[in-house]
Amino acid sequence: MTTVAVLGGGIGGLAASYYLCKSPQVTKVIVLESSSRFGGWLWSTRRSDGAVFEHGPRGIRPAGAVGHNTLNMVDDLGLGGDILPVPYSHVASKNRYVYMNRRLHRMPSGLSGLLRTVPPFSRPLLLSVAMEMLVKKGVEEDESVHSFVSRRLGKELADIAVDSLCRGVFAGDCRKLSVRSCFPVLYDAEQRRGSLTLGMLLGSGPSPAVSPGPLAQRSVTESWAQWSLSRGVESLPESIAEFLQRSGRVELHREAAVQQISPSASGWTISLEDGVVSADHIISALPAKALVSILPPSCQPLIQLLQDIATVTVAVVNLEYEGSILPVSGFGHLLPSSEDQALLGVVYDSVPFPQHDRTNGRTTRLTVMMGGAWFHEVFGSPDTVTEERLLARATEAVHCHLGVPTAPSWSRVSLQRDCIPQYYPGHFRRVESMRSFIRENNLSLSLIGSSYDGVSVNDVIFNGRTAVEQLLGTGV
Ligand SMILES: Cc1cc2nc3c(=O)[nH]c(=O)nc-3n(C[C@H](O)[C@H](O)[C@H](O)COP(=O)(O)OP(=O)(O)OC[C@H]3O[C@@H](n4cnc5c(N)ncnc54)[C@H](O)[C@@H]3O)c2cc1C
Ligand SMILES: C=Cc1c2[nH]c(c1C)Cc1[nH]c(c(CCC(=O)O)c1C)Cc1[nH]c(c(C)c1CCC(=O)O)Cc1[nH]c(c(C)c1C=C)C2
Repeated sequence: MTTVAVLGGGIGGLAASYYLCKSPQVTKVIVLESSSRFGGWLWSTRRSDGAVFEHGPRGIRPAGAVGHNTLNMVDDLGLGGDILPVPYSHVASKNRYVYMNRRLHRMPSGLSGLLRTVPPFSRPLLLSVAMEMLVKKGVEEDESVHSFVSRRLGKELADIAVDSLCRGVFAGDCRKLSVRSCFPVLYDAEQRRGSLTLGMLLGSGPSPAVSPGPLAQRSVTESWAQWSLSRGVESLPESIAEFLQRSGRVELHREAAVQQISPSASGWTISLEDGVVSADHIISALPAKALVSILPPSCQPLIQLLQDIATVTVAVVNLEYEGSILPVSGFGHLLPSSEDQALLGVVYDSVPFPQHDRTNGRTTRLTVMMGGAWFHEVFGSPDTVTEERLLARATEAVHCHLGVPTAPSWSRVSLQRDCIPQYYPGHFRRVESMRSFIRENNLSLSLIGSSYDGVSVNDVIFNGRTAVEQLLGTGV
C-alpha cells in the first residue's frame, strides 16, 4: 500500500488518518478538506475572557469499547491533562429533565424512580419493565424506534421518553428512525435474550475488544459519565491535525473541495478545483450526500443507495446570561414532539462544565437546539430563516421553560445544515448493499463517517480505525 487519500477532514477523516499514520505499510496520506478548518461538527468558540461555547458536540461518553478507544487516542495525543471529566455522581449526570405540560419533570432514575409513579408517566416504570419480559420477540428484521418501544414497553414510554431521547441524540422523529441502526443494543437484546430487561441484566452480545490505556482506566476508576476538554472539544481535531503534520507522512489540505473521483488503472484520480491527485485507495469520510456528487456515473447503484440517507438541520443557539439563573440543576431538558415540534431541548452547559464559564463574574451558559426533523415544517427553508427569528425563539423558550425574564448578555446562532444523518428502517441493509457493490466491483474505497455506522464521536472514530484495519489487514 502506498498512497491513501482521505476525503473530508471532520473527526472521521482525521481519526482514519491518525490510524493510517500508525502503520509502516502506508507511505503517504493525503487529507482533502473543503472548508477552511479541520474538525467538521467539532467546533468550539473560545472567547478571550476564558468562556468556551460549543456549536456541535459538547460531551463525549467514556464507556464501552468505543469510549475507551477515543480515550486511548486522547492519551496518545498528550491531551490527558486537558480533560474535564463529569462523574456519575455529578448532578449533571443524575438530573435530566423533560419539559411537558408546561413544566419541567425530572426523569426517573435509580430504584426508587422505577418503583414510584413519577409524572409525566401515569404508572411506575417498574411495571412496564416487568411486563416487558413477557412480550414475544418481534418478527420484523427492522422497525421504527417508536413501534419497537410501544410493542415492548408501552405507548406512553414511546411517546414521551423515547420521542424525547431520539430528539436529544438524532434530532429525529422516533416514528421514522430505525431501532436496529439507532439503538443496536436494544435490537440485539430482543434478538438474543428475547427481552430488553434480560438483555440489560445478562448482556446483549459481544462488543469489540479494546484494551483500556491509563486514561480509559482512570475513567472507569473515577466513574466518568462524560468528558470534555479545557479548550473545548475542537481541541481533539486540532491535536490530531498537529500530530499528522508532525508525522511527515501526511499532506493536509484545507480549502480543497473534491469535485470528482474516477477509477484509474492503479486506483483513483481525484479532481480538485485546481488540479488532480492520484491515490491507491480512497477513504471517504464525507457525508453521504457529498459523496453522491463526486462519484462517477459507473457507480450509479451506489449513488442511489447513498441518496436514501437523509439528514436534518439543527439550529444551535448559544446563550450567556449574567448570574446564576437556573431554577433547577442538571444536564438539561428535552421536549417531546407533542409538546413543541420546534424546540428539541436546552443544555445547561454551565452545570457539567463550569470550567468553560467566563473567568470573572458568575454567568450561566445554555445551548438551545431547534428544528431537526421538524425544521422545514416550523421554520421553512434554512436559506430564508433569519438569525433574529431563531434567537427570539430560543430566548422565549428559556423564559417560558426556565422562568428567565432577562435577555442574554451574549448569544451566537449557528445553523448546522444537514448535520445529523437519519437512519431509517432498512438502513443496515442499504449500508450492506453499498459495501457489497464496492467489493463486487473491486473498488479500492472505504466508507466511514456518521452516515453509516453510528453518529457519536466515539462511533465515528472507532469506525475510522476499523476501516484502516480492514484495509491493511492488521491491527493498528
Ligand atoms: C449539534 C450537534 C451536536 C452533537 N452532539 C454530540 C454529542 O454530544 N456527542 C457525540 O458523541 N456526538 C455528537 N454529535 C455528533 C458528531 O459530532 C458527528 O456525528 C461527528 O462529528 C461527524 O463526524 P464526521 O467526520 O463523520 O462528519 P463531518 O464532521 O460532517 O465531517 C465531514 C467533513 O467533510 C468535509 N467535506 C464535505 N464535502 C467535501 C468535499 N467535496 N471535499 C472535501 N471535503 C468535504 C466537510 O467540510 C467536513 O469537514 C453532534 C452533532 C451535532 C451537529
Ligand atoms: C436537543 C438536541 C440535542 C442534544 N444533543 C444532541 C441533540 C440533537 C446530539 C447528541 N447528543 C448525544 C449524542 C451522542 C450519542 C452517543 O451515543 O453518545 C448526540 C449525537 C449525547 C446524548 N444526549 C442526550 C443523551 C441521552 C445522549 C446519549 C448519551 C448519554 O446518555 O449521555 C440527551 C440530551 N441531549 C441534549 C439534551 C438537552 C439532552 C437531555 C437533557 C441536547
